[in-house]
Amino acid sequence: MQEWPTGVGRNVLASVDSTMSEAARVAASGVFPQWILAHEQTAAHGRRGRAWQMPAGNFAATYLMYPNEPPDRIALRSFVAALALYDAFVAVAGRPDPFSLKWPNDVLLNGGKVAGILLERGSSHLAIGIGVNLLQAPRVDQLEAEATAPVSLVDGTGVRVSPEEFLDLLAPSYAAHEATFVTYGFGPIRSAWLNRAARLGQPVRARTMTAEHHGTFETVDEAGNLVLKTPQGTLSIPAAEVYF
Ligand SMILES: O=C(O)CCCC[C@@H]1SC[C@@H]2NC(=O)N[C@@H]21
Repeated sequence: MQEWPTGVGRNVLASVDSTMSEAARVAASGVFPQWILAHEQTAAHGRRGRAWQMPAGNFAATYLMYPNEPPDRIALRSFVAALALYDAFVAVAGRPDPFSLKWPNDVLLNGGKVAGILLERGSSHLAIGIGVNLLQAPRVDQLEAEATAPVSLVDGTGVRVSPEEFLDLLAPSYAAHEATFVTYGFGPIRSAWLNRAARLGQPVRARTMTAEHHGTFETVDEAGNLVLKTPQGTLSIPAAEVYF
């Protein structure tokens, strides 16, 4: 197993409202990067303000960091985190083939959602929240009708791992991809992400705040946008929900 990254804190909580909220509180006084792991969250949230269900035994953590960069570059950390998660899953499962990455921020296992990523920025900090269905998939009746079906790592692979064990794989993996990003920029992160992408070259639907677009998932561009080839032309979409 890789070593825990030097200079990165490891803070394990029995219970908290949300590791995102905890990160925001800690950020006010903190100056060093750290992982905040919670065994229970009482008010977890996902993207677009949705509630995030966290059945017992699942993984919930936030990586708190202080990047001094323009907002557009900071936002690319979601791809860095996705690659780190992918590597942690492959290390746990011992094989890469059931895993893929769904734009913008999900990890799929056998086509079902096994993990989600949420980025939140403060005045000086970035919080990267990661939720993983290690043991249990959330109930589908509490999800949006069209949401990608959730799956758990145990159901999809038969592998059972504790949140702490998963964190000990994820933290070094994140540090390695972060170093690549800082040193070489988004290029290698983008290439690696595309190599693991779900539905690349295939038809997808992208729903933005104002419209739904049908087209072929061409690529992810240098700014992290979804590039969709539609009958009306090629679109570069910065934010959307994608449906297969
Ligand atoms: O797919 C999504 O919508 C993103 C889900 C992110 C959930 C994680 S769990 C740890 C952290 N704490 C939260 O309240 N949310 C994130």
